[in-house]
Amino acid sequence: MGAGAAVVGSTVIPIVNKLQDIFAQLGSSSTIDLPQVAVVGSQSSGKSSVLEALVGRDFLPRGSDICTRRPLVLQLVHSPRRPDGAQGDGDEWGEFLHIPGHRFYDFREIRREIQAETDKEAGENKGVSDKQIRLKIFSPNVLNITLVDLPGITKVPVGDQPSDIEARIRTMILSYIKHKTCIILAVSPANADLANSDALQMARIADPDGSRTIGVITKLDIMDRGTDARNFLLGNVIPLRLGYVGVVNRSQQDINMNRSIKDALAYEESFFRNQPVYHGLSHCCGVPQLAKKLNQILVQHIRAVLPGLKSRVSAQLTAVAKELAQYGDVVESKAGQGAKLLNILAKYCEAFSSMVEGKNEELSTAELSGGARIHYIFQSIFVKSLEEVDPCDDITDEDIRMAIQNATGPRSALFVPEVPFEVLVRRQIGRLLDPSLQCAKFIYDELIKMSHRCLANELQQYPVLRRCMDEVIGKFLREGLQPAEAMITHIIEMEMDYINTSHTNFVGGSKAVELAQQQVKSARLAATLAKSKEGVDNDKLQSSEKSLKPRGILARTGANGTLSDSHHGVRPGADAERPGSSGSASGSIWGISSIFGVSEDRAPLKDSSANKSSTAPMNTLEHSVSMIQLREPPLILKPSENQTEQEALEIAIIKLLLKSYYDIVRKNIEDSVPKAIMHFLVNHTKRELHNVFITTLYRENLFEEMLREPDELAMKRKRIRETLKVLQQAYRTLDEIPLEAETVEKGYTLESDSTGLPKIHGLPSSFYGANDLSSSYMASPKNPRSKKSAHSGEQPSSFLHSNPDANGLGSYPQSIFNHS
Ligand SMILES: Nc1nc2c(ncn2[C@@H]2O[C@H](COP(=O)(O)OP(=O)(O)OP(=O)(O)O)[C@@H](O)[C@H]2O)c(=O)[nH]1
Repeated sequence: MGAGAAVVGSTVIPIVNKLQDIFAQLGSSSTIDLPQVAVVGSQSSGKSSVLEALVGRDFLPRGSDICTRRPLVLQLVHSPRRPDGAQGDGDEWGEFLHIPGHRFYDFREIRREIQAETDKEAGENKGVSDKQIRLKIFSPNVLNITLVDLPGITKVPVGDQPSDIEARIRTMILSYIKHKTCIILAVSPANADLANSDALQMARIADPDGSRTIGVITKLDIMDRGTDARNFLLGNVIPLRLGYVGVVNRSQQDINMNRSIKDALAYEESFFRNQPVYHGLSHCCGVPQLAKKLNQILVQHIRAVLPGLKSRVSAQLTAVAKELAQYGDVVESKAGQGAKLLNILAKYCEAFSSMVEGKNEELSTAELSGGARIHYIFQSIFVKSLEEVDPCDDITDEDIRMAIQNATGPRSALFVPEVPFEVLVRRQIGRLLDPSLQCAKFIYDELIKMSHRCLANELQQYPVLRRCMDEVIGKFLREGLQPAEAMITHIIEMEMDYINTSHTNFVGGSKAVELAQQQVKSARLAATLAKSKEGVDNDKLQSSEKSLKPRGILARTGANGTLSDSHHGVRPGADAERPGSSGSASGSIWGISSIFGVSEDRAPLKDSSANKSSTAPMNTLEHSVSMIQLREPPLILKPSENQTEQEALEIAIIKLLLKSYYDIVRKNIEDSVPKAIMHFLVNHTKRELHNVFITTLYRENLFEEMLREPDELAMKRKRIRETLKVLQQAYRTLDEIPLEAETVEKGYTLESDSTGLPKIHGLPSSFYGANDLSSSYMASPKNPRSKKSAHSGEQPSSFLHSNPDANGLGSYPQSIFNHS
């Protein structure tokens, strides 16, 4: 499109294409929103001609009569060249919104369709409609930009035009040019008085400071002989910030003769060359200059969007680089692989220790983790569970009675023996083994869980290594569990093996007896009260209490319930006197033997008592006349059903002793089991894990295998690398763009100021931001900087003056604004 013509924005196409590529690579659907360009002016001023010249193709209806009767929104769409590289009509086509999918390759057809569509909506008799015609032109040679051809301002209604046609058209035009991003091409014919220019007047309304209005003066070729537009072009008549461009379009005759745009441009060029009056005004003469002015604005616009784009690319660059760093580099050399493996193993062990210590960087605030869980298991599960156990809860009074009776053997025991206490307390201590082992198992499980959490992300990359490490640590922890369990078993066995009744915290025999007596007494009292309520004689109870008291606490009743009087009160004294006895009856430390007595002393007594009950009846039997048959002893023998008072007392004593001793053991276990687990399992793992890893996994022949990555990961890394490359390229491109823009300007109106920065004529900073390069163009001529930077020497400084009221548009003749 527009070969040889000054197609609007053509010089910035490569830049914009690059930027669009960057947008595409960023996965963004957004594009650079270039400003819209709208042509305004009075009827037949040459608006369509100007637009056509800028686009470089003939496709708009033009004529001496009213032609543009509906706004034509023309979207130029940059489309890729055909793959065969062939240039030609096939590369460029038009599509109307109202005929979707239909491609117009013949541009004369497009013109005919515009005319037909205009007639359809606005009638054939000069009617005007504000309903848009939307046309897209696809070409590899265009910039993505939107141009708007608007109906011309007309004063006198003709044909089907309503009486308020002028107001309607003005309103329609304003609705387009009021937008701040719209560049206004205010087209005024040179053969009419510029001071009465409708275009400039409309533009002034929409753009009071003239920051986005370019004055276009057409028909320079048909001015009155002896007149010229030099003063207009120089802005001497009506100053305009962005200045004026004078053009010579095709005349009606040229149109009729189908003169090409190329020829028209050549003619325009020769016209200005042959008109001495325009010599020295080359920067504001000709369609190519108008295209350049627009290009400059587009370049400025692009520059304004660059920082935002740059920061987006930079943010994405950082994110992608970070992601790539996570995957690391592929290490090829053995030495590199070895170092990598060592590094991973060390990092893993460090992470494991940190997790146990609670120094993990990613400390959770949502739940307990790592070492805190270990502490919880020890204190809130293990210790708490042990504390809650009542050592007597699974021993019934019957059990105790049975144990006592079994312990005394065939004799009828006189004193409470220590054997049942030891048997029972051992049994209870034995119960502590299971929870202790379970606690070790819990901690083992925790360590396994922690091991899985260590470097979870990093090791995703190396599944083989992860698996091997899991195996090693699993085996190592299992091996660590064994000594921990063995130690725990030992601890419990030690406790069971020696019942240290001399322990300072042990209740002691005498105290236990005392307490038991109180207990039994109060129990009895409670029972008596209950009985008295039921009308039972109190005396009976008193006598029974009397009978109990003198017997002393350690004497046992006979099988028939009577007391073995000869022994009551003897034992404690006797034991206390015995050499080597562990304590005295009154002492706070009172050993079990001293409470219950020792069997040797008791043996003869017991024997005699046993003899009485077993041998005597046999002798009698021999002499009896008739045989008295004994009932067979049952297979399973249980103590007599009724518990005697003495038995109750003994049971109470045993229970007290049990509880007291169990408490001591429990405290030991609560303390030493966690210590054993920490020593043999947790800390051992912390200390030795690294060594174990090195010995088992750090083998040169395994490096390759250990560090093998899954295929998809390699692909992912490749993709990320590519993305990173693209982004880096995009970033460089963005960095280079200002320079390229400079190149774009070169040979046109670009200058450099003392800083070496490029300067573009007539572009106000207000349009694109104050820190834009163009801001210096706004300097007052009084400002020394402006002398260097403003524009080519031919332009008067007032042309670019920053204060329109002082030197710019403020000097518009007021009369032209009276209209509105
Ligand atoms: N000689 C000469 N004729 C021109 C020039 N520009 C436009 N014309 C002629 O002026 C007439 C109007 O031109 P258009 O381009 O249709 O003007 P327009 O402003 O689009 O007209 P409407 O859309 O009808 O308002 C046509 O016959 C053009 O050939 C020029 O620079 N020189």
